[in-house]
Amino acid sequence: MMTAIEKSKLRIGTRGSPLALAQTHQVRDLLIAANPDLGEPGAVTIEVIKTTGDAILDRPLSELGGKGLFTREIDDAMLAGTIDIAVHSMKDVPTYLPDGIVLPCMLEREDVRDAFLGRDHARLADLPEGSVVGTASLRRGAQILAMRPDIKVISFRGNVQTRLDKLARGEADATMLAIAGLNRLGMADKASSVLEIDEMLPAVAQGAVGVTCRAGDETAHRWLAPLNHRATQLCVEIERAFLTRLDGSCRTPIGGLARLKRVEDPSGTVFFRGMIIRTDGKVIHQTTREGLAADGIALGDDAGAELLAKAGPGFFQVGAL
Ligand SMILES: NCc1[nH]cc(CCC(=O)O)c1CC(=O)O
Repeated sequence: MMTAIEKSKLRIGTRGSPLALAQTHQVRDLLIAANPDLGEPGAVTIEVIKTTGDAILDRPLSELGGKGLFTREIDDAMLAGTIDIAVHSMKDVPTYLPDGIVLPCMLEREDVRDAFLGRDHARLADLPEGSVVGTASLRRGAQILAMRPDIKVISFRGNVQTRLDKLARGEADATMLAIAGLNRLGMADKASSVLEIDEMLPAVAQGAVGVTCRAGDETAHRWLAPLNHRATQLCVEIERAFLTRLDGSCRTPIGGLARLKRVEDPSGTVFFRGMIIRTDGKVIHQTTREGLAADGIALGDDAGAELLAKAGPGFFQVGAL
């Protein structure tokens, strides 16, 4: 009796931002819908954990250094046994997970593209010369400068609402955010326009939500299995293989996107596009691949190796943001 009760309890760890909570509520609801043994009231609880990335808001992300700024404290809680699973934006998950933690589940990917949010102008191209764009992302900043070298890119940190407030106060003329985040917050109407993939390549894993658990936790694996979206997992793994080869993070100016030729066929053909860009936007190296999904990891890795060779040493120096 005791063990039966114990086994039907699941503690989910998450950051406390409105976006993190929205994603966690979605995972909780899907878990309960897929697993009748989690249906008892109180069976699933949510534990909010503050990470280093949440705590330090006055410095640009690229200066904080190190990886796992948004995950380390959550991983520690999982290894200590105070939570059982954790919900993450895949974009913020380092390529190497700590020993004992695995990532068996990704939800179906949201829109991968970036949104442009302008105070007085609907599109990047409409901004008057010398306008100021705020972003925390070196990748977005660099791609903006590549298109519009006249624009001044400044550092914009904080959660989605904080950035919208900064924009409203006039700290910048425009900002950019992942559409996925806006959609999950029910704030899609805040976007003035959408940048297409060939104008602005998204970050690796943008728009994907992943769930981690302890490697040996068979109950958690069983509960999570029905939630995994194989096509998303496949594409994100290809992108992460590319990122691993480049030794990059969400804070380096790297873009990468894998897409299946037919989403309903996760064993079919996959297309990949990768890019590294100097922070000032003046040097860009790009590559594309097409291959079988079964060879996806090698494909992503190979694309990374090509760009690494093209860039040469010293390419990824932390820039101005
Ligand atoms: N680095 C912060 C972060 N991590 C995930 C998202 C958005 C949601 C997503 O990409 O899945 C954001 C904010 C943003 O880029 O606008």
